[in-house]
Amino acid sequence: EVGTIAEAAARATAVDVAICPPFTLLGAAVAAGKGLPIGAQDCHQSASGAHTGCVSAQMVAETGATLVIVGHSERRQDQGETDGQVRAKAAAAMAAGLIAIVCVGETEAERDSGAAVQVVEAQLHGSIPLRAKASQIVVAYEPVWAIGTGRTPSVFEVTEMHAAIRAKLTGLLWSEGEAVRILYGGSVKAENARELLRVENVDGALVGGASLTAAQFVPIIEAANDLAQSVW
Ligand SMILES: O=C[C@H](O)COP(=O)(O)O
Repeated sequence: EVGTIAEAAARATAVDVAICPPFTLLGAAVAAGKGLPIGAQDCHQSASGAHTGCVSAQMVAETGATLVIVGHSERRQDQGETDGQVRAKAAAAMAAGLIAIVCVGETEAERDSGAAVQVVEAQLHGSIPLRAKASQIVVAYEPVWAIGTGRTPSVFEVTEMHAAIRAKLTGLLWSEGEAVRILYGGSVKAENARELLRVENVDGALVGGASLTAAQFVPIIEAANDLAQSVW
């Protein structure tokens, strides 16, 4: 699958494509990708030390990977990761020369209570390393209730949230914040990719289930490429 996706990515010259497999597949994905950027799904927050079973950012980099996802909601929930830990992981990634994809997103209860924007702003405040450059971090907005559920926020909700994220990033990182890529994630499929990617301040997608097969993922790459070409 990685080889097929890499070929599609090479044809899609207007967009950047990466694959983030589990740790055990990083080396194989780097080899099969033939230049396709590969990322990990987590790293430890410490550069070194005795942390049996954990993988440092440097170890990720040594596989040939160039990115790492940090603060995915499943890690925040399952491992109890805090904003402070996520920020430390992002900083460790940056120090190892990796691009950190920092995930944020509200739960369904938080959205229902009207607190979604405040929750995400607080996550950004705690999770983004200060002095990060736009070339070092990417932010992924992933509403927890949209992950793997087939449900997505409305265009209005995505527009509102991504504008708030842009404003917060600009407040935290000044001009760098204007250039940080903001991805939308949560039940992105070929059928809804165009609508979501057209939203202002949506600079790309973090795709989960639909990235598992080339048959589902390649049409999303092509949709993003068509849109990017029509914009430029
Ligand atoms: O990391 C990926 C996200 O959690 C989105 O997953 P999904 O596209 O299966 O909803």
